Amino acid sequence: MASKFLAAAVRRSLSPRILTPFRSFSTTAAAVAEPYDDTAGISMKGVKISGRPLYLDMQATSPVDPRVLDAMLPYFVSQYGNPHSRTHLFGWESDEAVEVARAQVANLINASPKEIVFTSGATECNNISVKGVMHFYKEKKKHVITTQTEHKCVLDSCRHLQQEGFDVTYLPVKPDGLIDLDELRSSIRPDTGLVSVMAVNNEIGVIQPMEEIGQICKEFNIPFHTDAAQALGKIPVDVNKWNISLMSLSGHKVYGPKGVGALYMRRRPRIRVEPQMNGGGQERGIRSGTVPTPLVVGMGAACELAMKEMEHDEKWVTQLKDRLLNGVRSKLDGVVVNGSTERRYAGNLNLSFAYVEGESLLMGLKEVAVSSGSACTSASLEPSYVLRALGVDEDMAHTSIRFGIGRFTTEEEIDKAVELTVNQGLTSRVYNGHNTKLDYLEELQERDSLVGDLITKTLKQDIENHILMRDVCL
Ligand SMILES: Cc1ncc(COP(=O)(O)O)c(C=O)c1O
Ligand code: FES
Repeated sequence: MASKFLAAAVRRSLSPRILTPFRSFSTTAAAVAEPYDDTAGISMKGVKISGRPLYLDMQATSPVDPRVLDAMLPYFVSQYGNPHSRTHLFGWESDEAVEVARAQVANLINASPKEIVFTSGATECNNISVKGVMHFYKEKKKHVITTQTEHKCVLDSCRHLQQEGFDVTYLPVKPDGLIDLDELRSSIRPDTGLVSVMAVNNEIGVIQPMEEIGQICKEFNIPFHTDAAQALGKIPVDVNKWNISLMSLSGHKVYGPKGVGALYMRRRPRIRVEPQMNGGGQERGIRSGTVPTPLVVGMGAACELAMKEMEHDEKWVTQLKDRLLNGVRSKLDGVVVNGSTERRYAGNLNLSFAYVEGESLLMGLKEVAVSSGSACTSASLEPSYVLRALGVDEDMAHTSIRFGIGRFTTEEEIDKAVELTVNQGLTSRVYNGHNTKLDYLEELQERDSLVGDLITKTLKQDIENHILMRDVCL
């Protein structure tokens, strides 16, 4: 079905002039859209899995909506002009497409198209915002306020500023993951040049009180930057309601392509930044470099779709989240939602499992593509700094799993995830208290009536995976 759609999209977008030489291309695009045959099982990075895992990691990235791809394709193969070429049709048509996309992005956040700068993604936007503002106003302002639970690229930009002599306050968060507004107020100084607080947290999905933070910033006349990579297209975003000066956006979190983002920069009152990239002066000198027309068109199309479908998406995702949470909780006790249950984006369900052995839970869940705050999945071998900031204890942080649900997630996928999580939760729980899983397996074989088929079936494969995984990790 998807492949037919794509093949048709490719065909439609290719002019008859170039269809013949590129005929093989439509076949390639169709093949890419169809997952490869996985019936034989997969072995990657030392881990064997019986088939392609189901994808519940929408905060890491989302698939490109086929309608977005449809919009992008002509700008790869037929309308491929440089949008900055001023002397011919190829340039003009690309430029027009970029401007349409700029308006589509602006519309979704209630901004003017003149306030949108295209970048390579939210990481770049965050770098420009945090370092760019402070560098521009460095004679007068030396202090930044942010939170302990920001994305790494904001935290790293702040650390960089500290090395240059700036001061940074990293606000703690309450156990629900939200900042304390009084604490924000009391940390403001006469030389505070920027407040940077993300809208929706990527790990736990909590939504910060944006309007209230914006009001405080207005009162003290401090620019307010927000990383809204996880908020765009998921919750209503309004730069005026929130009193935003700068906002970071990303294409690939909202069913658009990877490698493109947009930075909102307020014009009245005007916010100024020092550019991070020097060159041809594109994007009003803020971001030199040829604007990648197909990617930008994709981001614009994704925003337009989000504008139309956000309400529907939200209902769908909420329904699936409830199905997942209720399904898991009906069979497992001690399941805790990390972060506020009231102020959160429904598509991010971050759970921890009491009485469960963390490594074993994760290693047994290889058939579901999820993220985890556990130490053994992190490059630093430290549990998630976000969960630590919430005060989640080590054991619970070790068992945390982020289920990321999206527009294309199905009920069948959720049911499968529930089944696998429950089975693995039970398996990992009974293993608790034994030195190794192998010890437990031996004991199990002697008392096979106790936990039944469920465990014996999965345990052997699970042990193999974990041993292999441990070798990769250590
Ligand atoms: C909150 C947040 N900020 C920034 C980023 C980085 O976005 P990009 O991949 O577009 O650079 C991400 C994605 O990982 C994110 O979730
Ligand atoms: S997988 Fe268990 S320590 Fe890495």
